Amino acid sequence: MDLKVETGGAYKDERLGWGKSLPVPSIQDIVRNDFQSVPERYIHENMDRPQVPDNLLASLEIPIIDFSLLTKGDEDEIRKLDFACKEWGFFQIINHGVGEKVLNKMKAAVAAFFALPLEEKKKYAKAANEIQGYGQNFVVSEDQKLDWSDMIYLITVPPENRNFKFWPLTLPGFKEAVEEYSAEIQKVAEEIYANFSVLMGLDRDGLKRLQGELKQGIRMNYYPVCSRPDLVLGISPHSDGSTFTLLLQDDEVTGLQIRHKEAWIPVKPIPNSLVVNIGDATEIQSNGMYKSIEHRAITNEEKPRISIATFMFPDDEQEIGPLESMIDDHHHPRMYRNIKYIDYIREKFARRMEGKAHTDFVKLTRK
Ligand SMILES: O=C(O)CCC(=O)C(=O)O
Ligand SMILES: [Fe+2]
Repeated sequence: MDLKVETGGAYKDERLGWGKSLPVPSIQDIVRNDFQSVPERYIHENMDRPQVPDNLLASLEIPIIDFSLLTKGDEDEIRKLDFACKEWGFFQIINHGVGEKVLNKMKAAVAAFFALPLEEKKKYAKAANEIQGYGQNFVVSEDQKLDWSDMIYLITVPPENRNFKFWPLTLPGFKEAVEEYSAEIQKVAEEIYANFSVLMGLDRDGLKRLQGELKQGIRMNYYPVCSRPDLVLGISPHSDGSTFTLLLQDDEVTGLQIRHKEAWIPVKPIPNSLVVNIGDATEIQSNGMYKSIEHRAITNEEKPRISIATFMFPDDEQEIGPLESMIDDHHHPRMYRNIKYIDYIREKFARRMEGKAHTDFVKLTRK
């Protein structure tokens, strides 16, 4: 059957799963063969190109939350969390309880995967109508600009949803590292769900219940060095489709930037911390109070960068919509319609990454 993609529109075929993306070459391989090469398809229009942030913006920092205080129920820290979600949509957590060894093993496993020869990595290549596996997602047309990164995406929770066909099981230590990291991150995520629940007027298990079954997927990104970082983007501006995302970044290379008050602010890595950002599902459930912020990654000439994004998301069949406790007909009326998560995600994967367009289509004001 011919699977048709309507650029900017949803898939109409129910059998498609989550979505489809056109195959693209490995940019890591292109750079490995010719460091100077910057193919036309990666060069962004002038207005989209990364700009070097000025000193004032570079000195602005996203909030830092001490997770050990949150778990003790510290009122000030919980207020800080609420502020971070409303004003920034991004924060870094320290003292989160995931051991340094677990973090380092995960980083080493991902680095070892990307260090494999291309032919070996291709054994785990995603199919065109799959989102899991090695390759790239969100490529919906042949003339779309491409991002300067390769990735492998794996669904990790619940364990019975793991599809080991996409896991490099012959790579020593990879499966163990991912499984251990996934389990540790899940604990942190459950505590975040509990805190968000209370802040949104529910009991601690409120949001967890509203996700149906809790799901988790890990996207491992590899950004090769680039001889012209001023012309390309490591990952185009987008918001995440998750409830929230926990990002483990390279301790030494800054690449992530978030849109804050119309400027791009770099997120400077704090060693062993995790960056947390609100995803579209939480923006919708909080009726727009918690912001799913646009972010992107830039590249550099000297060092490749690895980042590991763990997405938490609801069950496919779950309907998501603004919580009653977050709607106030007079002061803060309902901003989004309800939507089944799978319908939301199909719509999202049928588009290229394009800023906030992915929440706009659920907004009630949009006709
Ligand atoms: O590499 C980064 O810092 C950002 C990655 C990201 O935004 C994603 O994978 O959704
Ligand atoms: Fe992201």
